[in-house]
Amino acid sequence: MFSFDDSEDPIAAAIAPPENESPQERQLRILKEHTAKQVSDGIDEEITRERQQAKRESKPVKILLLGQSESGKSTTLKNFQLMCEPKTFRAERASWRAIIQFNMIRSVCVILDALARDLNPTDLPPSPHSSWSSRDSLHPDADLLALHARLLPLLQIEDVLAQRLAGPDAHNVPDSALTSTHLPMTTRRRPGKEVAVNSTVAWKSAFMRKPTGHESFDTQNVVDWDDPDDPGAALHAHSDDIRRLWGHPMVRQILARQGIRLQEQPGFFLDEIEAVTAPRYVPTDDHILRARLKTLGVSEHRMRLADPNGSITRQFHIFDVGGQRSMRPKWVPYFDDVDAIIFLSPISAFDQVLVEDHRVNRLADSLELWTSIVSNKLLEDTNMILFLNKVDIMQSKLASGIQLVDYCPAYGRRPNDFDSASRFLKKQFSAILKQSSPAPRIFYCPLTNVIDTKSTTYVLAGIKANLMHFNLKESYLIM
Ligand SMILES: Nc1nc2c(ncn2[C@@H]2O[C@H](COP(=O)(O)OP(=O)(O)OP(=O)(O)O)[C@@H](O)[C@H]2O)c(=O)[nH]1
Ligand SMILES: [Mg+2]
Repeated sequence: MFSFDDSEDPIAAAIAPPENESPQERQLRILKEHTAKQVSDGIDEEITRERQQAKRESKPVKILLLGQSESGKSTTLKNFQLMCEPKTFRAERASWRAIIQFNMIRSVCVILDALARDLNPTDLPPSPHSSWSSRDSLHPDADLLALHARLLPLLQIEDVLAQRLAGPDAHNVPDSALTSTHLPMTTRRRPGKEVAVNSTVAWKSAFMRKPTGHESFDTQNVVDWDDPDDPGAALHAHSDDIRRLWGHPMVRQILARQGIRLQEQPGFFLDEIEAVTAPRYVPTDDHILRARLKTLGVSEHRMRLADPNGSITRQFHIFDVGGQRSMRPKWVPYFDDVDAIIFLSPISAFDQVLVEDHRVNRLADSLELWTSIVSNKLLEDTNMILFLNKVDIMQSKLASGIQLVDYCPAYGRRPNDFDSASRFLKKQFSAILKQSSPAPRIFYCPLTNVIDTKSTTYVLAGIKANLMHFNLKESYLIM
């Protein structure tokens, strides 16, 4: 068997204590060795820390955008793109142009439906927004009847656009619009569905053409201005009638009586008729942020973000999800290894119901969804950022006299102003987080209006900087 004699080992011999060492010399030697070991351990620790830091920094930052449908997730993503990749964002203007035109036609169709409902209430399902009764119809005048008849062709354009944009997702196309030349005001028409996309590619090319040879990717070059299906020409031809319809006092009355607050609905562009119906219309950044296109499934967006002086860059992977109830089970596979969740709650929706289930209040649904997210075991250590969103609409609703307590009895006798309401809602959400968190966790809760790029860029820049350096703990509230 192999044996090892210490006395023959040169290293052991070199570090062995000297012969005839005095007790003082021994003490001094032990002290020196101890100090040297401390220094060496410190260096090792520093190396390990640096390695871990480098590993974390090479790992992409993963962010999930969550929240119910129409909460503002895709709009927040657009803000990230506008902030970090403005050229790519603007290169897609041509695609958004068709969405905005579609949004405008939808608003016109909502009005046409409301007029038809007013005249013949049994023909159309009641508006989900009101308890309006058919007994007190206003009976549109001859001028309005003529406008309605002239605008009916827009229903077909809505269908054509929806089919082009939905591409292979044909099941998202609105139910076809039936028109009658004899009885235009009693037209039976089931309300159209929204267009939704689950691909970032298909719908974007629906109305685009590839620039040829020397042409740049400028919007003027990528829009196919000669496309016979392009709704630009038809919209331009109907521009005056749309303006007259929206400006008609009886239309405002009919909408109000049916509880339809069109200005607050997503994709509202009737305050920009002239711009959107212009012959060679190109959307602005603001228009793109206000455009409404429902998301299906989950889409991943990768971008490299830099800190303000450009010295550090990190890869960010941002996941945008569809928020309707049927889409929510699809979120779970993405919960692994998430750095931060940006959860959007559209607090202005306190007086609305879910499109997918008219029995459910949207604020109640948002609180329930928040509860399920923050109590999910997979997300126990995830940083939670909560956007209390659509504060602009919330402000105008409260100012118009809509009472929060009517929809949320727990609000009690508090004043019906924005400060009190937003403070109350913030407390509700943070109490849920606290109850559901076994260990303290980071919580940041700004009041947002994500169609306002200036304020949103400020909020997102803070989040970006903190996630880049992994120091959320230092800047955000720890619950
Ligand atoms: N006025 C106002 N409109 C907003 C705000 N945030 C979003 N919107 C609009 O609300 C609509 C819906 O926003 P999206 O970002 O598409 O909603 P989403 O959460 O992605 O919805 P899904 O894709 O269906 O899950 C869009 O037309 C936005 O422009 C806001 O703070 N204020
Ligand atoms: Mg979306």
